Parts: sequence; structure tokens; C-alpha cells
Amino acid sequence: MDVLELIRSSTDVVCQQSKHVKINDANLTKECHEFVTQHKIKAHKEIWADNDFHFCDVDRTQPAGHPTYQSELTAKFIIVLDCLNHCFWPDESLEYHHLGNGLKRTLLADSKAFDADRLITVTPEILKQWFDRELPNAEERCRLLQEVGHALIEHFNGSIRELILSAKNSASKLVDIVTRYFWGFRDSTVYKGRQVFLYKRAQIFVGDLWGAYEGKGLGHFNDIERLTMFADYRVPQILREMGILEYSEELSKLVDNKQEIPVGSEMEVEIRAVTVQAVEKMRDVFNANQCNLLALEIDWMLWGRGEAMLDRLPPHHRTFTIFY
Ligand SMILES: Nc1nc2c(c(CN[C@H]3C=C[C@H](O)[C@@H]3O)cn2[C@@H]2O[C@H](COP(=O)(O)O)[C@@H](O)[C@H]2O)c(=O)[nH]1
Repeated sequence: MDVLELIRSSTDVVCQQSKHVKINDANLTKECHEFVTQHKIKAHKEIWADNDFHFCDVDRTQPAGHPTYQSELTAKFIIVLDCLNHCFWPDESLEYHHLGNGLKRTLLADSKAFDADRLITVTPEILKQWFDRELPNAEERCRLLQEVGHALIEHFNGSIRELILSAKNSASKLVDIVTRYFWGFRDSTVYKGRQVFLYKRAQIFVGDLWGAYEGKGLGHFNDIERLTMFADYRVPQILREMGILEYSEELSKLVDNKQEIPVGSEMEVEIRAVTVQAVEKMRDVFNANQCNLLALEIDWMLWGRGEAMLDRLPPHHRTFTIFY
């Protein structure tokens, strides 16, 4: 069974039964057509490394076969980034770019900081040095990093590059390997008795590799178009603002009052699963209008739009989790 197919099919089952979250197809189509009209003139392709909160030592002027696309240091940055890339909202002043900047600064100061034999020794004090601040749920974040370090040492000679190469350029296989060996990436739940797979941090790890290495070397995947969007708390927020997602009155009240929604609750799973399906539908509308965008590119576009409107958007949902 293909793991990316499992994500698509299991989130579709939730979408069909969802009570608190619906897709407004008319608004979805309208928003997509508006985007196609606006952007026909300029292709919208985000350059991952152009974000100054990302570390990237890949020389992107080199041709595809160049050894620079095999540089492991950027992959070490990305696995640590996506191990920690979750649940910033309990600290209202904490955002994703603090995560990226802290890790970038740490790696520039000490290129061995993210070696597997260092990850197994990470403590909350070390984490505080990396970010010059406490992160919410610091003990658990350290455990997640230690787990990655131990798994790399035990199964991949301590090398993230070896783990990536074992997927033989398949995004699907790499998501499967990451969730198999790094238990903290096993982002799945049960909805009405059926298992639902989101695998957000495992998928975003592949997406970040593809972005950083520009689809070459360690970022080359023959099936990158099969990744889904990354089910976080920012994209559903912007989709709701765009009128593409509609929440029930009960859910709206909880979200707008910034009340926590329990992890694994039907409301939480419906928000995440319906968001995955909404972006799948958007991708199909774009592709039907000669606007070829991957689900991950639509995700980055929506995420970036949400980030740009942070102070003007109604609240996002708040679930205390390690998965997103
Ligand atoms: N769906 C989706 N979720 C994403 C990202 C990213 C990182 N994006 C960069 C990486 C590649 C591109 O170049 C992007 O610039 C973080 N997140 C999630 O957002 C939330 C944090 O939000 P805030 O509290 O506002 O910082 C949190 O759940 C985090 O896991 C993404 O791309 N897609």
C-alpha cells in the first residue's frame, strides 16, 4: 500500500463524513480562477533558499550532477528543522522564522551541531542556546531530536544522507522510511474507528529537501507531485478566511475564542483532513486551467499568504500537539 495514497484516501473518507468543516466548492473555484488570471503573467514559484530563515549551502548555479547537490549539511538542517517544526502558538511571540533563524545561526557557528551523535545529547538548555529563548514543550522537542539521532546511528550509520538515498528518489518511499524509523513523525489518528494519515512533518521534510536542492541530488524525487499539502494550523486559517473552508457554528465559536481543540478530536481531524482535500481540489482546478502547480507549491503559496496576513486573520485553531 502506497503511503501517500493512504493519506489521500483516508482524509477523503473524513471529508465525506465531516460535520464541522465543509468545502465551499464555488468559492474554491472562484479563488483559483482569480489566482490563475492574476498570475498568468508571472509564474509563482517560491525559491526555498531565498527565505533568509533557511540554511542552504547548495550552489544552485551548478548543473544537476554537481556534488553540491549531495551536500549533507543542508539535509541535516532540514531534518532538525522539521523535527521541531510544530506547535509554536502557545508562545504568542514565537513564529516559524524564529525556528529557522535559530537553527541557521547554530549550524553556521558549529557545522557539527546537528550530527547524529550530538542530537542524542540535546537538552532543554542546549535548545535554549539554539534559539536564545525557551520553546514550548521543550523536553518533548528534545526527545524527538534524540530519537532521530538514535535511529540514524542505529540504522543509517548516523547519516541523514544515507537515509535519504535509501528511498531511491521516491517521495512516497522517503515518507514511509521517515515514519518507520522516526516515531515522532507518525502523524496519524483514528476518526470514527478508521485510521487517518496526515504525516505532515514527514511530508514537509521531503518538500523542504526538494525545495532546498531544487529537485536535484538529495532533493530529486520522481513522484514529488504525489505529496499532499502539509496539514498545519496556518493553511486552514487562510482557507477559512478565503471562504473555501466553512466551520460549523460550534467549531467557529471554539476557534474564534482561541479555545483549545483536543488532539484526535473529530473537530481537529476534520479541520486537517478537509484542508488536505481542499488543496487537492485546488490543484485539480489549477491544472485544468494550464496552471501547473504541485500540492506543495499551493501549500507554500497559501502558507506564505497566511503569514503575510497574520495580524488581520481571525484566529487559527489551537491543538496542543507534536505533529504540526
Ligand atoms: N502547511 C505548511 N505549514 C508550515 C510551513 C512551514 C514552513 N514554511 C516554509 C518552508 C518552505 C517554504 O519556503 C515556506 O516558507 C511551517 N509550517 C507550519 O506552520 C505553523 C507555524 O506557523 P507560524 O506559527 O505562523 O510560524 C506550524 O504548524 C508549522 O509547522 C509550510 O511551508 N506549509
